[in-house]
Amino acid sequence: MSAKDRLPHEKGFHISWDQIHRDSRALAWRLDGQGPDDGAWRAVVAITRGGMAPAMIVSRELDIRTVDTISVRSYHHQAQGEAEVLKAPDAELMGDGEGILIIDDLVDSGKTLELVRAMYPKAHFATVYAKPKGRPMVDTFITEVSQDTWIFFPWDMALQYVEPYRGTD
Ligand SMILES: O=P(O)(O)OC[C@H]1O[C@H](OP(=O)(O)OP(=O)(O)O)[C@H](O)[C@@H]1O
Ligand code: HPA
Ligand SMILES: [Mg+2]
Repeated sequence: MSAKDRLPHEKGFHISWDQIHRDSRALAWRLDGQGPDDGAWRAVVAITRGGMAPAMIVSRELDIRTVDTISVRSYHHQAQGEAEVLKAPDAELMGDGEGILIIDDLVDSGKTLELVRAMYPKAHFATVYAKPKGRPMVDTFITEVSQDTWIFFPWDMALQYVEPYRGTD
């Protein structure tokens, strides 16, 4: 199967480690001082697995030491199924979500955030990237891409040889 066969989306947006680091830092700076308690956030919660690297960078930038995870699975490869919670964060920490910063790598259809929002309605939802359909579900994001773009994250990619533009003999 060629790479093209595996990619039904028209456009690919390939993100390097450097780029996700810069964009996650930009997200952290935007969120700084925006918490409900004198601007402070009580905790960072990563939506695993994609939210873990951005959440680590945000918690480092904002010096937040309390970090938890919620595991939501909604995609099998590039096909979306029903979103389900596989692991919830600490209930006592979370409450109704007030003062909690919930981080994911991106919002696409918005299904994942819709599910998590229903659980923690007062939390603040932040993603690094957003597609138009999911935008209403996210409070803060850095970069928007079109709905027909598939975002490739660095943890899903590897450096590899490509043929020269003019080909070889
Ligand atoms: O807005 P949505 O349409 O719900 O899509 C966005 C979600 O999909 C991806 O996660 P996925 O469920 O593939 O799991 P992963 O983070 O473990 O890769 C991505 O990391 C977001 O969490
Ligand atoms: O564009 C995407 N890229 C990676 N994972 C995703 N999960 C939903 N949409 C995407
Ligand atoms: Mg995810």
